[in-house]
Amino acid sequence: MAPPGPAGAHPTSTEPLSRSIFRKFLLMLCSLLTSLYVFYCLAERCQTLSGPVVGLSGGGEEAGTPSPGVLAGGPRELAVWPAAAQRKRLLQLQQWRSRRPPAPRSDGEEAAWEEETPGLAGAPGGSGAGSSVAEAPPGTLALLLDEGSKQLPQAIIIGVKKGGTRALLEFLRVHPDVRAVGAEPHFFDRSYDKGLAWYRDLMPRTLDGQITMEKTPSYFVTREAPARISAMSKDTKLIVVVRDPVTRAISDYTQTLSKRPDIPTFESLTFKNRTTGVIDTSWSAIQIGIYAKHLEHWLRHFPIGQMLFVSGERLISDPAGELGRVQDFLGLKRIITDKHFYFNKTKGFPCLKKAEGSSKPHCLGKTKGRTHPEIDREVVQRLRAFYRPFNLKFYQMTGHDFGWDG
Ligand SMILES: Nc1ncnc2c1ncn2[C@@H]1O[C@H](COP(=O)(O)OS(=O)(=O)O)[C@@H](OP(=O)(O)O)[C@H]1O
Repeated sequence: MAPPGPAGAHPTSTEPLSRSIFRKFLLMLCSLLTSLYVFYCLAERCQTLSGPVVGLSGGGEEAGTPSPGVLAGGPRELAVWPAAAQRKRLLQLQQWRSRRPPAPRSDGEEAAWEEETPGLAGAPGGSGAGSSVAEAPPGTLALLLDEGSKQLPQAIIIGVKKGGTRALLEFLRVHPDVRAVGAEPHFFDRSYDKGLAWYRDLMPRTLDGQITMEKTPSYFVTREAPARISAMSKDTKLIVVVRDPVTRAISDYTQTLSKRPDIPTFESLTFKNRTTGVIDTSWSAIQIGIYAKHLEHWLRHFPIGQMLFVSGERLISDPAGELGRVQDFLGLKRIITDKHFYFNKTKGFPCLKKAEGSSKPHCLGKTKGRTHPEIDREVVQRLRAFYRPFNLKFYQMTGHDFGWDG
C-alpha cells in the first residue's frame, strides 16, 4: 500500500517512483558534497569550515581562529594531508591554545600563568614538576594529531625570580614556533635525579622548526644548574629576566607575605643587625639580587653570547621591544610586535590583546603585579648602596646598563 501523502494531498500512482528517484538524487548529491569537502580539505582550505568537536573546549569565531572543528578529520585523515598542511593546522591550534587562559586551580589561582615557590622567599620545597606541570593539558593537541615529538628544551628562561619571567614566557608563547611547558619543571634544581627522559616527557610535542622552552627562575641561583644544563646541551640558549634587585627583593618578600602574613617586617629581615647596618646576605630575597655573583657560575659553562638578559622594567614599559630582542636571540621571525599588546590601566601592566580562543584580552593573574608594602626609605637607600657595586659589575659583564643606579 502506498504511504499516505501529505495532509490534504491526493496520492497518485506515480508517487513511489518519483520518491525513489528523489532518494537517489539526494544520495548522489551527498556523495558529491562529501567528495567536494575532501578535495577542499586537501587544498588546505577546510580550516574555515566547521566540523565535529573532538574533545577540546573553547575555540574562536574570528577569522583565522581555529575552531575545534579544525580537527574534524582526526589523526587518520591528517596522516594523508601534506606535511605543510598538518604543520599549519597544528600551529594554528597551538596559537589558539596558547592564548587561552589556563583552567583555574583549585586554590583560585591560575595554573599556567602562575607558579611560585611556597614558603619563605627562595626556600626549597613546594610544587615540583611531577605533579604540577600545567601544560594544560600537556601536549593534547599534538597527541590528538599524533604529530611531532617531545624534545629537550633548546632555550630556558633561567631567572630571575620575580623578574617578570611569567610575562616573558606567556608573551613568547604567542609565537607559533615556540612551545613551552606551562608550569615550572624545576628539573635542574629539584628533580635532576629523575633523569633527562623524565624531563623530556614533561615537554610539549613540537614539529620541525619549533622551539621547546621552559622557565624555572630558581635555576639562576642554583649552583649545579649551569653544569647540568651544559651536560644536557652546551648549545642551550639561556634567558635571564633581571629587575632592579631592590624592587625584586621587595616583590619576593611581598609574595611570601601574601602567603604568611605573620612573617617579620622586610626591614627587620634585611639586616643582620639594624644598628650596625650589616645586610643579611643569607636571606634569599637579598641574595638572589647579587646578579654578578650568580652570573660568574654560569660563565664557567656558557659563553656570554649564549645568554640574553632581558630588562624586567622594559618588559613592562616596552614589551614589544624586549620581545623583539628575544625573538632575534632565539632565531625566530619577529612575529610578536606592538600589535599584540595593550596597556591595561586597571592592572597597571601590559597585557595581550584579544586572544583568538576567547576574543578577550589576557592579563597575567592577580599574583603578578601585587601591591608592595611601603618600605622604610632609609632601608631602601641602604640596600641601593649595598647593590651598587654588584650592579656595576653586572653591567660590565653583560655590556648592558640596566639603569638601576641613577
Ligand atoms: N605584563 C605583566 N603583567 C604582570 N606582571 C608583570 C608583567 N610584566 C612584568 N611583570 C612583573 O612580573 C613580576 C613577577 O615576576 P615572575 O613572573 O618572574 O615571578 S615568579 O618568579 O615566577 O614568581 C611581577 O612582580 P610584582 O609586581 O612584584 O608582583 C610584575 O611586576
